[in-house]
Amino acid sequence: MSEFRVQPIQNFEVDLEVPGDKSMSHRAAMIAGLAEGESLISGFLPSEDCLNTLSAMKSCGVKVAVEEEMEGFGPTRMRIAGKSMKLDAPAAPIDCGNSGTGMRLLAGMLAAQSFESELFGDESLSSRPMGRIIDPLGEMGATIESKGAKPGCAPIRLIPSKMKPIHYELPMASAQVKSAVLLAGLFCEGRTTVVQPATTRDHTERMLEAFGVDVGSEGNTISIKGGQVPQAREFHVPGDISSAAFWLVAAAARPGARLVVRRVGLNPTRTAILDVLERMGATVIRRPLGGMAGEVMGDVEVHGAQLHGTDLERSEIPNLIDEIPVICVAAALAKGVTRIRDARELRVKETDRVATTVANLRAMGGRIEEFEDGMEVEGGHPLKGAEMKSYGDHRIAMAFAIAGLFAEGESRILDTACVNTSYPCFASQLAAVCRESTDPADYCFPIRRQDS
Ligand SMILES: O=C(O)C1=C[C@@H](OP(=O)(O)O)[C@@H](O)[C@H](O)C1
Ligand SMILES: C=C(OP(=O)(O)O)C(=O)O
Repeated sequence: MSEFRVQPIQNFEVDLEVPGDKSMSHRAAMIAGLAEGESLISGFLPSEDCLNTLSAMKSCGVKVAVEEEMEGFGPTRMRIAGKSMKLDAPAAPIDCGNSGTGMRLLAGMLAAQSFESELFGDESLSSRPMGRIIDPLGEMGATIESKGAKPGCAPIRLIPSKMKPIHYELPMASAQVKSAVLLAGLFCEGRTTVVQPATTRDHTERMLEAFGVDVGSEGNTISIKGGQVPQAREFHVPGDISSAAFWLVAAAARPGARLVVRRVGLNPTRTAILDVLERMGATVIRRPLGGMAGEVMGDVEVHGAQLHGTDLERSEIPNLIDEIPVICVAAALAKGVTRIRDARELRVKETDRVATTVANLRAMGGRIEEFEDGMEVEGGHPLKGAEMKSYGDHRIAMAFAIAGLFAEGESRILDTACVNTSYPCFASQLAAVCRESTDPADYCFPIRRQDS
């Protein structure tokens, strides 16, 4: 079983790029697969989650010609021949692996088809709530059966039904639920409207627009008229800011450290981590490189400092939800208290991330109090190296590898294969950080052209 062994480091002077954005890669595979014509997708994230979504689209008849791949992982650049909204029936149940995004967005797309399909996932995904998409899709007329051992959980069977548009007020701030309803709405006659209680990542809206679909967006109300066919195009996926977050914290919390992350996504619904680290005392310089296909990409430079605690704003939570485990690491290294509340969504991720973050931070000697909807970290207590479980959760594995860089003595994080769900090549970049390498070449991930 793979594990990370991390020793404390003294210097951090790193210039790197992270692999493509996970949220955008799922959507690029789906929207290009639905489009009319051939799309060229580059910067695609070849992580297990996104590769499962790509396979799901292939099993619905979408043809993919790979042009480049990340060695040892999978495609980064490919041509996707869209099906003009006419998907084929998959021959077998679709494996969504560990991915909530994959399952929920595919469910939205597949609920509206004239064929039956089934979605399943691993143990973690089979215990995550699917009622949140079964309910609105059911209101639209879909027939979805949960076949899970746990009520309302995967596997889910989608039975062909005539669907109609709805006006839906999301009960929770979830981009996955919003996207599932919007994608289903694309197949309905009439206008589907979703109202979100807070702004969540808006990649679905931006990407549909980039593919020529008219999406109505006014504040937190988003609507889509069914029957529109996305038009193929080129789309470059920028680096994933949620992956960059691990290095952002590694730099921000170390006085004298310097980090440059190149070509990372800077969509404003994803950059709350930068605001938080800045508020905690780090210097964060954003250098936007301009927009492409509705998204924003840029370089980010961070200079580390002695951090101090902060309160996360309620409205910030959806825009940094996946970064909270590593923000807790920053909080433990900061002076004073960091309060993170209104974050009960953490409890229904790959693990209950309130519980797993609290368990690991305490194992390292950190002070953290658990609440039903979040946590409070009292920083400034030295972290000690410890043996910790990943609990099979990629974000927990990576967050505590970063904590290990600041601890006294060696830290071991067990069962780390899960990092491949979102961050192939994390292990090799971590190894370069542990060697205190300042050579950008040591942080590159090898990309190979398919024909060479
Ligand atoms: O739409 C997306 O791509 C995602 C939305 C978030 O989940 P929720 O929609 O459950 O908040 C996030 O945690 C997940 O990693 C990716
Ligand atoms: C919660 C996550 O992903 P998903 O919901 O797609 O499994 C994540 O990547 O942290």
